[in-house]
Amino acid sequence: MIEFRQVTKRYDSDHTALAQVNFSLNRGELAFLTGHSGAGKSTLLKLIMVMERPSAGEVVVGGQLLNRLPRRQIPYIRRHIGVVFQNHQLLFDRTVFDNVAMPLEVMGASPRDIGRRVRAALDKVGLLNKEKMNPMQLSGGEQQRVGIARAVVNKPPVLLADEPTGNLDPELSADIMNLFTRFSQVGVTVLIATHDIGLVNEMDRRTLTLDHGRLIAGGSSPLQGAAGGVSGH
Ligand SMILES: Nc1ncnc2c1ncn2[C@@H]1O[C@H](COP(=O)(O)OP(=O)(O)OP(=O)(O)O)[C@@H](O)[C@H]1O
Repeated sequence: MIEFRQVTKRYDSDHTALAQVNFSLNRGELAFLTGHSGAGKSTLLKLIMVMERPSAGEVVVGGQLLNRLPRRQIPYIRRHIGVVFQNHQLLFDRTVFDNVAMPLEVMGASPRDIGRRVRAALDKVGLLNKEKMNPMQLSGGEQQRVGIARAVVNKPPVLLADEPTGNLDPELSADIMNLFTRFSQVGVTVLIATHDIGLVNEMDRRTLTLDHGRLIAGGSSPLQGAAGGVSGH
């Protein structure tokens, strides 16, 4: 579902944010992405979202090579990728329902469809009874769950999360992780960038570890069948 082949990203000539990264994640796989600050985690997620393009190598999502994807097709690809952020980026002048409905409105879905799908998403995260509330009235954990409902409302095959439990206590973090696990069980490919090593250890899942832009653990090379040690084509 997600494949990186020898991916290098340079923001400027003397600074390499990602170096020859190889890995692939299957449909329904849940994996963590860890590494020190500045290791390249956000850069890797941005390449999947086509917010950045690789300097070398290939990024493939859902069988589609993203490198030379025409600009006009980027919104179409993004619809297939749900994203959850640490600060959940909710709008506080709209209800919970309207926040979750946003991606469907952008796609031009009918009001009836929007109602059905927003309620299905809120039900999945256990917030069906809070649809009329303002996100400001909710706890931090509930706000994060609204962000997750919005990320999955159009049933994307890929779900990316950038520090989704950053502000939450361990119990709430475990709730959020259970949600991600359930999405992966129904076939969603989930990649979670986090600094929270305690959480990663507790979950005991595949973990991609970046160190100064190099993938030092958890990777696999579709070309070589082994991690690391690959020097160019
Ligand atoms: N737009 C940009 N222009 C120039 N350099 C950048 C840009 N974005 C990131 N970088 C650099 O690329 C490297 C990797 O950054 P990135 O944000 O991917 O790391 P990270 O692992 O997500 O860090 P953090 O955990 O602190 O968010 C860093 O050295 C960073 O300064």
